[in-house]
Amino acid sequence: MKLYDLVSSTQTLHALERDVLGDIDIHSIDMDSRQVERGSLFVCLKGLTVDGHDYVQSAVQQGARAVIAEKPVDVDVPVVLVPSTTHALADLANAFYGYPSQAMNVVGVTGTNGKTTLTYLLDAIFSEANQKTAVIGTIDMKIGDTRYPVNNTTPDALFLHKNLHLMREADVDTVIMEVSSHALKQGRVLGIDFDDAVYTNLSQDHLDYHPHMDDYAYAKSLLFAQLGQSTGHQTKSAVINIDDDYHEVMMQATGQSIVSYSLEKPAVIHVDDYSLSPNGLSFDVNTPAGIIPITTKLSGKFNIYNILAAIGVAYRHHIDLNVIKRAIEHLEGVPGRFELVDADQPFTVVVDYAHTPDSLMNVLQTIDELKQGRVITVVGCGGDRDRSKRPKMADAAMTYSDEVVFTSDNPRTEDPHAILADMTNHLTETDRFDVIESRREAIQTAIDNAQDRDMILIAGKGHETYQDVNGARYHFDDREVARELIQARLNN
Ligand SMILES: CC(=O)N[C@H]1[C@@H](OP(=O)(O)OP(=O)(O)OC[C@H]2O[C@@H](n3ccc(=O)[nH]c3=O)[C@H](O)[C@@H]2O)O[C@H](CO)[C@@H](O)[C@@H]1O[C@H](C)C(=O)N[C@@H](C)C(=O)N[C@H](CCC(=O)O)C(=O)O
Ligand SMILES: Nc1ncnc2c1ncn2[C@@H]1O[C@H](COP(=O)(O)OP(=O)(O)OP(=O)(O)O)[C@@H](O)[C@H]1O
Ligand SMILES: N[C@H](CCC[C@H](N)C(=O)O)C(=O)O
Ligand SMILES: [Mg+2]
Repeated sequence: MKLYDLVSSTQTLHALERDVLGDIDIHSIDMDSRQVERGSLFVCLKGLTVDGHDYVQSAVQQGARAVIAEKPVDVDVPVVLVPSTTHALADLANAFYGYPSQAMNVVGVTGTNGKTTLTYLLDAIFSEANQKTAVIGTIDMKIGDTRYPVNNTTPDALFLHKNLHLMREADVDTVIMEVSSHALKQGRVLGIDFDDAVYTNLSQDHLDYHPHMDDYAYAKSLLFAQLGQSTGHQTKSAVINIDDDYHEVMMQATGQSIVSYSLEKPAVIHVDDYSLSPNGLSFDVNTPAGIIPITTKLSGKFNIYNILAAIGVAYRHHIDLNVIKRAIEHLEGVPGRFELVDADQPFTVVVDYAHTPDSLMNVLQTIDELKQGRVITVVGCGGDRDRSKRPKMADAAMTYSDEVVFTSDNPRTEDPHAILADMTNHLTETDRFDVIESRREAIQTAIDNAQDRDMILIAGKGHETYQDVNGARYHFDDREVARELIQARLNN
């Protein structure tokens, strides 16, 4: 493709003159000098760690034919200067791949907790409605039945437009994606034509990255501001949890129609009453199209919210109520979210991805309602992340557990003992908790101490199959370790 034609077809760079761009053929777009292919257009991005402008020579040596930059760089290929390479990258990638998101139904899900769970619910519903689906999120990317690994919950703009193109080629009808606040602030989803934007909730997380909660909320609201911007169509919807304190920030960001959902107030999608049992939940969902009686294997009041959000989107797309009901009832669960490890032991072991104060409290409140014996919690906090959530997570664990084993999560570049000190320094009830840095030994202690009918919660890593220590990833899976240690105890 000629660079001039590519640039002409973008939404923001199209005014550039042909003589500025020359007669250059472009075969790909790259943002990482280490991945540049011959004939590519290299876009210099200023990152949080390094500045892509510093890698421009290496990109050109590897075969980049032109460069998009924010400041002059010394190379002997054409350089186009733009005010924001972040915006330019998204715009160019979107144009290069032919605006793929406009050809499909794209649902974006944002909020602190519940995004992955909601993508699984929506995938089940749209699939049950005979649509071909794709999902991008924390666990992986799925196109039809094929799964691919991802580095981020919401990958960069280049990855996204490229893969949206592959999804369109694969005849995908509906794409369901998690949209993180990092992605929104870093412009990773710019140019995506979302049809629905869903808001789950906001509670403390990522205050290492966002200076305060209002910045975090503002970042989330960008998804709603983006709704309908690409095409200007008034057929988009914001599906919003109006029980959440920040819901108005999201509502005010969009001019599109709102589908509200609630457990506490009058809303388009609402539930008046529910029952919680060891086998899941049952409740009636009121929608303008009728009532949907739901029974589900998902546990916890918070999952009612996730289901209401999913129904909000499905209702908006006129999916048959029986189809919605069937899909939700058939969903067995989400990997690493309230996942039971059952090796016929006389106590219960739950692995859950709760890694924020709010999610940990929610999952422990659920356990509190279901428990038949004592509660033992194994939990840690990730390194290089929000330090101020550490004592709060420890408090949540102590409030709802009889015994807590504080341990490592992903220490990353931090000293695990320092993370554990941040969690536990303020705690006084020393007879109710242990600090055991090795996660395996911590799980072992919980399993050794469990009595009949007790419940063990292993929180924080859910589906993760590694531990990140100083940039090296070692295989570690809470579910595997728990199963192995339970079996060892049963065989002794
Ligand atoms: C803190 C953060 O968000 N970092 C993200 C950011 O990386 P960065 O700014 O450090 O990038 P950088 O290394 O400085 O590189 C800048 C530019 O130079 C280029 N470069 C770099 C080196 C080189 O040799 N050559 C070169 O060209 C890079 O390709 C890039 O274009 O941009 C990258 C590309 O989009 C992301 O992969 C990366 O996510 C890292 C891995 C990360 O851990 N992010 C987490 C915090 C995150 O984003 N999490 C959210 C989920 C959060 C949640 O809701 O729970 C997510 O969406 O995953
Ligand atoms: N709607 C909800 N409200 C509060 N907590 C929830 C909700 N849904 C799930 N949780 C809790 O949060 C944990 C993470 O859930 P999930 O993975 O669905 O969220 P997420 O938003 O995708 O998280 P991440 O930002 O890490 O990708 C679950 O294991 C559960 O403990
Ligand atoms: N998306 C979240 C996941 C945290 C999971 C937890 N296991 C940790 O490593 O802190 C983050 O990157 O902050
Ligand atoms: Mg997620």
